[in-house]
Amino acid sequence: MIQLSAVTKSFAEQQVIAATDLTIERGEFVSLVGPSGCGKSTLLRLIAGLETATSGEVTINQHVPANAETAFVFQDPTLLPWRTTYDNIRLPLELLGRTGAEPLAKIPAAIDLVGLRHEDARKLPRMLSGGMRMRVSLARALVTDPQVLLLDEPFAALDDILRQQLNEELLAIWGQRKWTGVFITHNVAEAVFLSQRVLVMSARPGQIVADVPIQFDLPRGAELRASGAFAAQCGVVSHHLRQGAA
Ligand SMILES: Nc1ncnc2c1ncn2[C@@H]1O[C@H](COP(=O)(O)OP(=O)(O)OP(=O)(O)O)[C@@H](O)[C@H]1O
Repeated sequence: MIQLSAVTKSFAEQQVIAATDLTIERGEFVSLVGPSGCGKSTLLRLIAGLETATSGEVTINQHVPANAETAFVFQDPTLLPWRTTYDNIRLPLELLGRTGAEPLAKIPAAIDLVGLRHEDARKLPRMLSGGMRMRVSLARALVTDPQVLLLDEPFAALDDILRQQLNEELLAIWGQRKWTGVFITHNVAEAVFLSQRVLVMSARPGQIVADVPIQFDLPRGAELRASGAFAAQCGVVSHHLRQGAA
């Protein structure tokens, strides 16, 4: 469980996050939407333990966030250009000192999970398409079996059809692995499609101004996206976004 209690964050004189309380249950998938610069990435970095709160407390399962239990996926896949797919995915295991046969066996499993082929394992990042690089980035995040997966606009640079496909695949992976997911996006439809809850942040200093439950069954696919109920949910989130930005 992720818990934020009265968390604020300032950089120098500028307050970025206003007092925020938030609970995300274990195994929940929530998205965070809000105007540009409202502090979404800062909130994610606080949950990852990459930033410290100016006041208040962030905990994961009642203790301070630790590296081994959270994994991050960014918009830029940030792969090491001289390492193959396999070696990029192996990197977090190396950093955690998990280089025995058992942890290394998780690499082919992660390659399968994200829909890459085994011949892609020997390729360098420059030999892969943008979508494939993002799959490698996702496999690298999942190979350590994190409890919490933090995703900062991972699919924003991809074309819409590929983004929809990856959304469906991500949701299927979450269905199997059930990590706790926090996903930042500017795309309301993507947030509604993926999440069990959409959290809407106000303009800076950011604060959560709406917490919208999304109750569509799994699996979710093209039919859901085309439905009136889906459009109505997107309308609700957009309404809160407009109010929060004002
Ligand atoms: N390390 C830092 N030092 C100083 N200011 C920072 C730092 N990190 C973020 N900020 C400032 O905090 C504010 C919020 O940034 P943040 O990246 O969290 O917003 P965001 O909602 O994720 O934005 P976007 O949607 O545009 O990606 C911005 O004004 C940014 O300049």
